[in-house]
Amino acid sequence: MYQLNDFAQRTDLDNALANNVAELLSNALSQKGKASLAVSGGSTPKGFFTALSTKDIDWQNVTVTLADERWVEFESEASNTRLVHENLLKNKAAAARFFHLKKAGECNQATLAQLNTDAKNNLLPLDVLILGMGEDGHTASLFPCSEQISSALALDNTDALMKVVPQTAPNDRITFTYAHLAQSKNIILHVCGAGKKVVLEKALSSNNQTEMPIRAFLQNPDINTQVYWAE
Ligand SMILES: O=C1O[C@H](COP(=O)(O)O)[C@@H](O)[C@H](O)[C@H]1O
Repeated sequence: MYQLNDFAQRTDLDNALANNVAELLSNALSQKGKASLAVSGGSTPKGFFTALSTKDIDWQNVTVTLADERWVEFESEASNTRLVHENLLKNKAAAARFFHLKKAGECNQATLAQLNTDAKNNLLPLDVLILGMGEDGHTASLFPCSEQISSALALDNTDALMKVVPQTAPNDRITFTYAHLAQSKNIILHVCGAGKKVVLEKALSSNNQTEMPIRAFLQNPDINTQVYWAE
């Protein structure tokens, strides 16, 4: 299920979302002395990242990671890791730790096995997950056009992270699987623009998850996805 939080301006959304995420992280820090946050990449979250980076929380005990990453070098314009370093891990948030999904070399079985072990031992379940959504209804790198979509969405997938090769988007990807994203304690979908509202409405109008993977979050009765949308 989901709840829609509608904002007239993107800056209003960025500030409200940053306040909410800071509060959720503070609650986790008070309860267990540490907190984990997975964010998404793409073109949407820059303003939110900057707003969140100024929040006065115990960033030293926060681990930030990505819901998914393109398998590209840090210097690439397409790197979500670079986006997070340039826009979130600055100001007060510069003290946070970062859990890298992209490693040197190929995204092979050995790399994935090590990443899966590290993520399960040190990071999961996530306290806060911020998802984005593409025009095709993909979220994280759960791409409807990929051969891997069934296993990426499978609730019994024991892998936390897997490689995905989209057919209609550039770059091989590494993504957290739905089974592990869905265990996050707080799940937020951040989308902006009239086009994405249409995609959201389409996602709510039917339940085929392999056609639009975002449906797995919006239509799961056990998950309360907070949708943040602004024009
Ligand atoms: O490729 C990706 O796309 C989605 C959506 O990005 P946007 O540019 O339409 O906001 C993003 O959530 C994901 O992290 C990214 O890798």
